[in-house]
Amino acid sequence: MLLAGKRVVITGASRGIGRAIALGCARHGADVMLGHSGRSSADDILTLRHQIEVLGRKVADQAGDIGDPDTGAALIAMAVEQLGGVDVFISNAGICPFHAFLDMPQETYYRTVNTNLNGAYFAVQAAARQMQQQGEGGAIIAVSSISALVGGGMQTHYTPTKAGLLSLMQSCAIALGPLGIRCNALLPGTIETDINREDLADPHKRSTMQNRIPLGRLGQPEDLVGPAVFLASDLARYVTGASLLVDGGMYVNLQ
Ligand SMILES: NC(=O)C1=CN([C@@H]2O[C@H](COP(=O)(O)OP(=O)(O)OC[C@H]3O[C@@H](n4cnc5c(N)ncnc54)[C@H](O)[C@@H]3O)[C@@H](O)[C@H]2O)C=CC1
Ligand SMILES: C[C@H](O)[C@@H]1OC(=O)[C@H](O)[C@@H]1O
Repeated sequence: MLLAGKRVVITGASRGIGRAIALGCARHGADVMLGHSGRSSADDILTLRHQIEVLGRKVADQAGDIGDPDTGAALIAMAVEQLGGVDVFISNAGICPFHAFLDMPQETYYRTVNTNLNGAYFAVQAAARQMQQQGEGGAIIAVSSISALVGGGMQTHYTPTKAGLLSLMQSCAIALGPLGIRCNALLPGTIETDINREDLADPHKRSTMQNRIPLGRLGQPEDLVGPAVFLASDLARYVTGASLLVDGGMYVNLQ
């Protein structure tokens, strides 16, 4: 029970990596506030709430577009109301609408940056303000990506947001260290979720990605649970400003 007594708030909790981490945190003893877009099926959140409740943990949820700069503050306020405070904030919500660079629609670019980076910035700020008020430190984790370190021809709008999140955690580690608030980035590799279901349906693309991974398989959302719980927990009490690749070795595999 690495997170016993901790109150965790996570965005993008309805599906994929966020859902796995939310459940993993509850299994490690945390109460959990689930942020979600409100666009996925109501069943997703209801089922997850039930899974957390049967573990004996408190759970609450709130819908809101994270691209709206006020959504993060509303989520934190709801966590204070429902859970009594915030010890861990995990910025996870994100989109990656694959598109070529030369004809990138402005709408796709701005939606991606607003969702992945701008909304995350203000949510992190809201979480940090609450942790400051509580006066007991805290942990903030941003779900960045291997794409913070390497490019993607169909991801020119996406990779800068992931590099931005990594940089945000580094700067926040400095800004918030004196308050005892640790800030770290998780860098998943290629994890099978809704975000890349269509992309990985192409057998050539799928085998290209898989062949780059020394551990020999694409990642699953559950592969992120251990690293996230570690960074959220007191086991990582002297870890801040760090980034943790969770990619089966993909990044280091040049030849
Ligand atoms: N799947 C992968 O290979 C990788 C994913 N990531 C990152 O992991 C995070 C989670 O993605 P996945 O679980 O893979 O995808 P997913 O599509 O399964 O989940 C994304 C979650 O974000 C939520 N979301 C999307 N737009 C939102 C908005 N405007 N407001 C509120 N919530 C919103 C969705 O409802 C969903 O719960 C993203 O930030 C993504 O960039 C990073 C590296 C690799
Ligand atoms: C959506 C991509 O398949 C996925 O997301 C990332 O951040 C990496 O580029 C992965 O391959």
